[in-house]
Amino acid sequence: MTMGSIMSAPVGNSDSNTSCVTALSSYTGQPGTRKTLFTCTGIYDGRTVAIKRIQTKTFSLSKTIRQEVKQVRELDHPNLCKFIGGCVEVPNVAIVTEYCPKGSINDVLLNEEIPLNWGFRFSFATDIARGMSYLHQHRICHGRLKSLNCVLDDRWVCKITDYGLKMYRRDDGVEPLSTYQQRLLEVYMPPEFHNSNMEPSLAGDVFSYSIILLEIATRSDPVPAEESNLESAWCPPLPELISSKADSTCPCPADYVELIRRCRSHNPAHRPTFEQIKKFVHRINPIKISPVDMMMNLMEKYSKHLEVLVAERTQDLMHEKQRTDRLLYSMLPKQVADDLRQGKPLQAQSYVSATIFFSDIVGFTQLSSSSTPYQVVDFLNKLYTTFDDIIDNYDVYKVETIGDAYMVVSGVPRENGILHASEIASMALDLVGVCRTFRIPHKPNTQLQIRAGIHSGPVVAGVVGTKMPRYCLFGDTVNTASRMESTSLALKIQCSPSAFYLLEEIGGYLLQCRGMLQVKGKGDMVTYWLEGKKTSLVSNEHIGMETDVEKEQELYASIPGFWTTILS
Ligand SMILES: Nc1nc2c(ncn2[C@@H]2O[C@H](COP(=O)(O)OP(=O)(O)OP(=O)(O)O)[C@@H](O)[C@H]2O)c(=O)[nH]1
Ligand SMILES: [Mg+2]
Repeated sequence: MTMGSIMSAPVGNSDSNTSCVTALSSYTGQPGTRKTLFTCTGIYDGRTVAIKRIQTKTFSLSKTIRQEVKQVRELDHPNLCKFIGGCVEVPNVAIVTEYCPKGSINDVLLNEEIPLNWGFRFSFATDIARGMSYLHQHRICHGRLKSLNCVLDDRWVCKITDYGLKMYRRDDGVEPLSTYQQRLLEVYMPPEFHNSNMEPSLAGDVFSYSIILLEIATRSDPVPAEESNLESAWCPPLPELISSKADSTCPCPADYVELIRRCRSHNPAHRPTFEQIKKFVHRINPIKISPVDMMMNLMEKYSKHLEVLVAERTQDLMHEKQRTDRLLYSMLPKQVADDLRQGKPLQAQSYVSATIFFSDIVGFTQLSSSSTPYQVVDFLNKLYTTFDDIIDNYDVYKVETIGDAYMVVSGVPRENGILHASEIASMALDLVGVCRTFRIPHKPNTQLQIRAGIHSGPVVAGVVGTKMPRYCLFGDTVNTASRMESTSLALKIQCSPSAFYLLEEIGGYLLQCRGMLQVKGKGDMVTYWLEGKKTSLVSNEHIGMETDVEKEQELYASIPGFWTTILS
């Protein structure tokens, strides 16, 4: 048994384990109605093949049949189902052909769940015309051309099946036809055959093709359900055909209808050949590419679109992340925020030396009582936004604002030697400086006054709580810094002795001893006013004062506690 030769193999049926069955629509069952029929399949040489059984009780392998087989074996066209072989043993006489898994175009056209644009429809019409043209070139009339004999392979290429082998199939169909089958036969039958037993003709196939064109356009069953005159029921006035049931409009209805009209000519001589049909369809078809290419193009477009979409979304995500990062980093030090995000345990950290700044608005309670809450919020927001902009210029970390109090630290969370004192001092001078020109939005004539204090010392910093975690400073240094502020005066910056010593060590600041001060919880303390910075532009008066201060500093530098007393 070789492929392409007549072979004697048992024909599979739907029950046998060598065959499989494909569900297809066809026309058995209730007379006059269309019913699902299955094609028989089997496995030959490792691939699925379609097996068409010939219902005959006798079969003899005549010379004519051998010639027919020889002829069809030589046919090779992409739009013809390849003949593979046959079985000649009664009762398993069969023809084995290439199997097309997507079923017939009849199944596809009548399945409303399959969307079919005109690209697909023209592709079917073109494929059938090509296959038929090839058959006719080999002088083979199909004789049973119909949508059920046009099957689709896995790439949606339409192939003609059940062609040729006229003698081989001669005894097929001895069983009586159902009403539906009878009516179907009549639908595809050219008018010249109606009252005679003519042999199949080339022009007859063209007529049958016109019915397929109608099915393609209307997606209707060629056999009308009701018992009506076939000719008028199946063939509504042509111009109405295209627009009626077509789910997308034909791009060239007039030409398409014209092609049907010509193929349906009553006079067979007026019908075009398939070679002419091929050219005509190609000319009127605006979508020249195959459905697979069409799908590939669509998929390419789709995947490009997806790529762009993914890039856009990634960018959006990046921006969103940057926004949340900015928000997070404005609430917690970066390192702490990163550790929190990674779920690392957070431990409080102690710092040997840091400088803390506190400021408070003088007369805030009175100001609030004579303003609306919105005015207060607006004012504080404006003031602290101004402050926030200024502190960006220094190596400081804003710890928090509590009502009208503003708290800043330097040397935490990033240590900076003793520079924390000068960073805070310069910043404090800037903040107090800006208050002199700051206008309270709803009280433009009231001078804004803040009180500020700074103190240096050891602190412990850490995050407390899991809900709304906050970075807090702990230790006596915080209390003392706060006392420096609360005992300070309007538009003044009061420094503790420790801050003072550090500033003196760093140099460049104008500091004036305030004198001895009773500090709650601390006892007596000598404090200093931070007046400004020593610059080459300061007045002579100031320079003279600095020089005095410097002289005295040098004198008592070795006795820190002492020299404050002398200055006072
Ligand atoms: N999926 C698939 N179905 C096929 C194939 N060949 C035929 N069929 C379908 O099998 C069913 C039965 O086919 P046939 O026994 O040839 O009957 P028919 O095509 O209606 O009638 P004739 O060809 O005129 O005898 C029809 O629905 C065909 O469309 C194929 O290769 N693949
Ligand atoms: Mg068939």
